[in-house]
Amino acid sequence: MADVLTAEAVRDELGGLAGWSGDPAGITRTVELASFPDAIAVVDRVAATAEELDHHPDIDIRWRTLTFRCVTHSAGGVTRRDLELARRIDEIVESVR
Ligand SMILES: C[C@H](O)[C@H](O)[C@H]1CNC2=NC(N)=NC(=O)C2=N1
Repeated sequence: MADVLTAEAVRDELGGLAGWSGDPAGITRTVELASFPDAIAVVDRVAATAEELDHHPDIDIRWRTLTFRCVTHSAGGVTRRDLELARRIDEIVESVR
């Protein structure tokens, strides 16, 4: 679970994660919500999910545009935990949009 994925594995997984890009150093997705409150609602739900998973994304907030970056800091790269977190972030974004 804590193993850093190879570049090839990350590339393969990104094929199934629309909007995400990156490499074994980290995967990112930028999303624009309809409003600042909607963006903060997404951040709030992602925060709850991150606590549940005990795995936390880096989040950049610029008005209603959010950039999520998922990397397992303790492992020094992208692991399966980051892919799971990315999928959960996608579900949350879709639920608020
Ligand atoms: C003790 C606890 O499990 C760790 O500090 C967790 C918390 N959330 C984390 N999130 C991420 N993205 N990387 C980590 O290495 C990490 N470590």
